[in-house]
Amino acid sequence: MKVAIIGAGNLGLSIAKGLITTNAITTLYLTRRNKEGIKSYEEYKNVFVTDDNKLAVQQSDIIIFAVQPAQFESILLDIKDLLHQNHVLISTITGFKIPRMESVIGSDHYIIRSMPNTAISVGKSMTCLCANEKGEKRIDLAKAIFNRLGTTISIPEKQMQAATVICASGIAFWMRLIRATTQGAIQLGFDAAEAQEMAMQTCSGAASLLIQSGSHPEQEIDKVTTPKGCTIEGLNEMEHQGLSSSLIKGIVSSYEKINQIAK
Ligand SMILES: NC(=O)C1=CN([C@@H]2O[C@H](COP(=O)(O)OP(=O)(O)OC[C@H]3O[C@@H](n4cnc5c(N)ncnc54)[C@H](OP(=O)(O)O)[C@@H]3O)[C@@H](O)[C@H]2O)C=CC1
Ligand SMILES: O=C(O)[C@@H]1CCC=N1
Repeated sequence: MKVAIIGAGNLGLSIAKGLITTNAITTLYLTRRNKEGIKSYEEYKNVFVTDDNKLAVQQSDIIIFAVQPAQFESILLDIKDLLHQNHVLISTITGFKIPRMESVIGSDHYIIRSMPNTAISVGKSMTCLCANEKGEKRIDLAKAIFNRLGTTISIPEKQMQAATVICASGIAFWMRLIRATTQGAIQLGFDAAEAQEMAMQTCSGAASLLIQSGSHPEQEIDKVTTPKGCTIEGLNEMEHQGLSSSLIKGIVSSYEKINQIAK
């Protein structure tokens, strides 16, 4: 695969790390204006760093866009004439809808919208995908790429904003919960490193248990909550303080914000 990542920032570099560590690429072009900031990636075999988006597009078959939404349109205009019909264009841009991309470059391109999260750097991204009509013919290719770097699902484009909240922002929500658990563990007497290890591994175990068993969370919770025990005492106190409610409200606020951004 000859891949270009246009906009090697937080997400673009996370994708790059995933592609490099899984040996998924033949060549990988990474672009940003301040290319000195990513020079160290040239140490990897077949990875090239440049501030020239046109060069990256000309040297690649799959173009992944990971710039900020406000930067995207001018970049599309800039590279538009270099795009050929075999290029597969994968956007990660929040709120930038496929019809808007088509209005700039035309609809006769394989266009895929993806919503990964930063765990893509360690092969654990939950990535949601949708495509334009032509892009549907390359959705299996996109799935193959992102399945190497985690898990994928295809969704209608109208659900992309919601998917952004749950999966892309979602990783930050889960990390805040891990941090809060760590703080609780420190208060109970563990040192910070031990506390974080315990919080992270317990979180990972909970997710793995649900993924592998296919259970509903409450089925597994029932196995943990001894009658009159400490787990139900803690859980009920968390719910009195609004744990589920605050998570749901946060998710809805995040969704309202993303809908404003996408307008
Ligand atoms: N961060 C995340 O977890 C997620 C982000 N997204 C989406 O991905 C996109 C990128 O987000 P994020 O990585 O956080 O943003 P960053 O700001 O970290 O990265 C954007 C990068 O684009 C580069 N850039 C800007 N203009 C150009 C240009 N003309 N040519 C080439 N590169 C350019 C910037 O570098 P320089 O200024 O040096 O050019 C910067 O490194 C956004 O649209 C975001 O909504 C989606 C899912 C998750
Ligand atoms: O916070 C944001 O707006 C972007 C989209 C999802 C992750 N980061």
